[in-house]
Amino acid sequence: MPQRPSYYLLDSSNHISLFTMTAVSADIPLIDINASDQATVARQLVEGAEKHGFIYIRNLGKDIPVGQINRTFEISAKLFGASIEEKTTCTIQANNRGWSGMHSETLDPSNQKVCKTNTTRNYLMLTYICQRGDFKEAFNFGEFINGKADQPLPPTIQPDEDDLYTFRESCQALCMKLLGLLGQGLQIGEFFSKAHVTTPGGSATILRLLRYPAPDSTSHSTDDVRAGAHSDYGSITLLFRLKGQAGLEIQKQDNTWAPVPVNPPGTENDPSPPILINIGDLLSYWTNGLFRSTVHRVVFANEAGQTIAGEVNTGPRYSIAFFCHPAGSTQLEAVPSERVANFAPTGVVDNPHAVKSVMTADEHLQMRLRASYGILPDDKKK
Ligand SMILES: O=C(O)CCC(=O)C(=O)O
Ligand SMILES: [Fe+2]
Repeated sequence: MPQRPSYYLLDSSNHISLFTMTAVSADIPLIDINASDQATVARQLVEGAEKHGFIYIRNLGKDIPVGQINRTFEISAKLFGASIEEKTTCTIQANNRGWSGMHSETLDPSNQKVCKTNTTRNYLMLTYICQRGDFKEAFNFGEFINGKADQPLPPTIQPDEDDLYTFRESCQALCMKLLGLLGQGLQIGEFFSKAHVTTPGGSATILRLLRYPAPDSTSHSTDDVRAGAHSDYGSITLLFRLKGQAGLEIQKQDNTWAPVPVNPPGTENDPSPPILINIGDLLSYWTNGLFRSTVHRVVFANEAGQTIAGEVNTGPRYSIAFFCHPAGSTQLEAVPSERVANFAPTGVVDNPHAVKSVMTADEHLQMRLRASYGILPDDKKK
C-alpha cells in the first residue's frame, strides 16, 4: 500500500488542515506570511526551517505580483530561445554572472561525471557510459546598479532590463522580509536582515533563470539528472516553478527522495503556485545546523515511479531561482540565539556543507563555485 502522506497548512492561529495525496512526497509546510499575527508566522517559519529546510509561501500576489512572475518566465523563454552564439557572448564569469550552457555546471560532482565501462554480451563491444553534468542551461543576473544590469545582457533581452530589475527588487524585498521574520523567530531581531545590506557592487545575490530541455530532445541514461543533488550556497532561496512541471525532489531525513509538488493541496485556485523557499548553507552555518540546508535535485523521472497528480516530466521545464546572499565579509559564526545555543546536533550530518565552521560568506561561495564549475573565466583579466 503506498503511504498517504499528510500535508499541512498552518494559519496564524496554528490551525492545521490535513490533506492527503496518493504520491509519497515531501511534507512541506505551507505558510501565509501575511497573516496578521506576525509573531506566529515567525515561529512557523523557524519551525519549517528546522524540520524541513523547505517552506511553501502562499502567493496571493501580495509579496510578488503574479504579473511580474509571469513576465519573468516570458523573458526566460525568449532568452533561452536566442542563438547559442548570442548566449555565448555572455558566458558565465568568475563573478558568477552570465550564461551557462548544457552540462557546464555539475551540482553533484562526486556522483555526476563518473565514467565507467559497460561490457555487453559481445565482449568485443565495450560501451562507455558517462554521466554528464546537469541537463540544463541557466542565466545568472547579479546586481543591478541604478536599475541597470552590471554585466553584459544578450541583445534579445536588452528591452526587458527594466522588468528584470523590477522583479529582482521584489525578490530582494521578500527575502529581507523572510530574513526579518526568521530573526524574530530566533529572537535575534534584525541580525540576518542587517547582514544582507550591501554597498552598491558588493552583493553576491543572484537571480537565475533556468531551462531544462525536453527529456526526449536529449540522449540521457537512467543515471543522469537534470540538476545534481546539492544544497544552495546562499542564505535563503526563492524558487518559482510552473504549474504541472514535475522534477524537483528533496532528500528526506531518512535519505529517501520525495517529489515536491508545484501546487500542494489548498493552493490549486491561487493566482500563482506558492513560492518555494529553502534554507541555504549560510543560514545553516549561522545556526550551527539548527536550520536545515536540505539537499535537493531535479530529475527526469522519480526513481520509484512516483508521480504527482496533474504533473508531468515531459517537455521543457522552466524555473526561476533567487539566491540571496549576505555581504561577502560576513563571518558565519553562530548567531547569539538561545535556541541555537541549546541545539544539540544529532551527529548525523547529511549535508557536508552544513557543518560547523567559521568562514566568510565569500570564502564559502568561492569554494562551492569551484566545485560546480571548475575554474571560471575572470572577465576583468580578459
Ligand atoms: O529548477 C528547480 O526546480 C531547482 C533549481 C535549483 O535547485 C537550483 O538551481 O539551485
Ligand atoms: Fe538548488
